[in-house]
Amino acid sequence: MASENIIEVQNVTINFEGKIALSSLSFSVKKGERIALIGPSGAGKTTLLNTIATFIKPDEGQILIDELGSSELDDRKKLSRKIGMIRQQFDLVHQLPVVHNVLAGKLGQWGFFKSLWSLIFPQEKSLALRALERVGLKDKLYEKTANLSGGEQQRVALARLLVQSPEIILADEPVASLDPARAEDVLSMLTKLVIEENQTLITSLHSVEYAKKYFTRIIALRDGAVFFDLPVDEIQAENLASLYQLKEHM
Ligand SMILES: Nc1ncnc2c1ncn2[C@@H]1O[C@H](COP(=O)(O)OP(=O)(O)OP(=O)(O)O)[C@@H](O)[C@H]1O
Repeated sequence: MASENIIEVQNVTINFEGKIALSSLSFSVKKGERIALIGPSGAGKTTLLNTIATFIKPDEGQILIDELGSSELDDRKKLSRKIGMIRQQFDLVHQLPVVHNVLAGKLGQWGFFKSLWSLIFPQEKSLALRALERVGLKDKLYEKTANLSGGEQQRVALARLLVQSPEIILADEPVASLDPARAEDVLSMLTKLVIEENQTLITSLHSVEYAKKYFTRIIALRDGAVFFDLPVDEIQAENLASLYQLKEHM
């Protein structure tokens, strides 16, 4: 019987030059869950997201995506359909018009020549336009990306994800560089799109308030291990106090 878990993290350990970043970490994720990863600085949130994205190979343990191991996800096209990533700095090419950045979502799935050609003559422009419409930026198709505000740039990154249309979205502190109003705007849009597309979302966040408001489950990491893993409506003030307090006393 096929597993109903879209992600399985099984006893994953990561060492950086002898220092343990993730320590025999295990949890599973069901399709459609929206998970906020919280925890003190250095707890391992970014390392975990990069490991799920297959950028880092575990020293021990394994991660299965839809029952596929890392060797089966070596195929760039397959991986691009499964996982999309969004970061704090958005990874946009600022000198290019918005349309190119949005269509970059397809690069993993297009062949080499189509990708190259698209840099000169954007291919499947209507795809980019539809995605920009959904994030409220349809007038910005040919605008130079550098001219957009931080919040608008993050919405371009969301449009790029819509074009990529992966099953899983990993977001590493996607609102850390935005003011509170823009952060809420981006998070509510991200979670709305994820729900509409029936995707699975894992986001690292520093704000517990946003974690509770926009996510279904919170996984708290401390020193590379799961400190608690609870549905948002079961989180108590003591859980949070001990998560951050313990770190301070170390
Ligand atoms: N490339 C690397 N080389 C060496 N050590 C690293 C590397 N990347 C991360 N680490 C270490 O691994 C641990 C986990 O780091 P990570 O960036 O995953 O934490 P984090 O929870 O994302 O922190 P923050 O909230 O500050 O972004 C830290 O002790 C960090 O110093």
